[in-house]
Amino acid sequence: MIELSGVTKVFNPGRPDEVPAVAAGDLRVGAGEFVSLIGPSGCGKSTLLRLIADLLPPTAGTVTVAGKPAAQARKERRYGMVFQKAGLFDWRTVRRNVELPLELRGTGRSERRARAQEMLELVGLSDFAGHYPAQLSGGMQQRVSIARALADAPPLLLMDEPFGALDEMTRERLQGELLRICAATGTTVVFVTHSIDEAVFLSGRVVVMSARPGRVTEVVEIPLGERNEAVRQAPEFFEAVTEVRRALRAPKSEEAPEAAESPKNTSVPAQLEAS
Ligand SMILES: Nc1ncnc2c1ncn2[C@@H]1O[C@H](COP(=O)(O)OP(=O)(O)OP(=O)(O)O)[C@@H](O)[C@H]1O
Repeated sequence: MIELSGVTKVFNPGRPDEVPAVAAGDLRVGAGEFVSLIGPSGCGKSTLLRLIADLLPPTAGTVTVAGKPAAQARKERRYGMVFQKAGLFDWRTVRRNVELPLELRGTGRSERRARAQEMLELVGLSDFAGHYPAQLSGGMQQRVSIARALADAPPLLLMDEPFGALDEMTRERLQGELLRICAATGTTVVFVTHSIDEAVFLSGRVVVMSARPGRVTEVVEIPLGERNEAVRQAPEFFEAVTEVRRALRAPKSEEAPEAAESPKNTSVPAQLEAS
């Protein structure tokens, strides 16, 4: 679904304020995967997501999405994006916010209505279709934002700390809802987060990045199977959290050889392969 090849990003190259933000190298995410990006603040997680979304051009390397150059994938709306702030249009009702990507695509009114209704049911907000964003809580607004991102059925969802501003209970509920929605729609997800627990609960693989310029230092496989609330209390969940924490603190390449032989992880300094 996503293929990054030799990708780097340098902001303001050749200037005194030059920032080498990302040296991600090669990265592959398969269709239907849920992959999280985690790493220290400023390591380039958002930049990497924006490179995939073609919101930024890479300094070197290539990005393909669904087998097409990222720019073409963007034109064809092959992905939806969700940010930390819901970013809804205050003057549009919930329904019309969700309809927006379909309007941009030129979809007819009745089809738009039906699709928006379907998406709002998926996120549990069908009773709020006629409300305005200001009449909703932060968690509800974020669910509208997810419904909007999914409205024209993109095969890929790019999410940048979408639950970062929410309280813990709402966050956990939305995590469960997101997994349910993705399972129902077969959507591939790349998810940026600061939370190890969140990354572990949601993901099949957690991509751990080093401090700037952000490199993929390790990819931790999360062998938790089907997720439900009980998983959060399972010993395997805590083991995986510990594994990701260790990877963040001490990338494998810097460890003693015997410690680097754990079968749980794939140490991939510059390459992330699809499972
Ligand atoms: N438009 C820009 N111009 C110049 N530098 C930038 C720009 N955008 C990001 N950067 C720099 O690139 C680096 C990576 O930023 P990015 O936002 O991708 O990190 P992040 O890992 O998402 O951070 P955080 O976890 O704090 O959100 C930072 O040093 C940032 O200052």
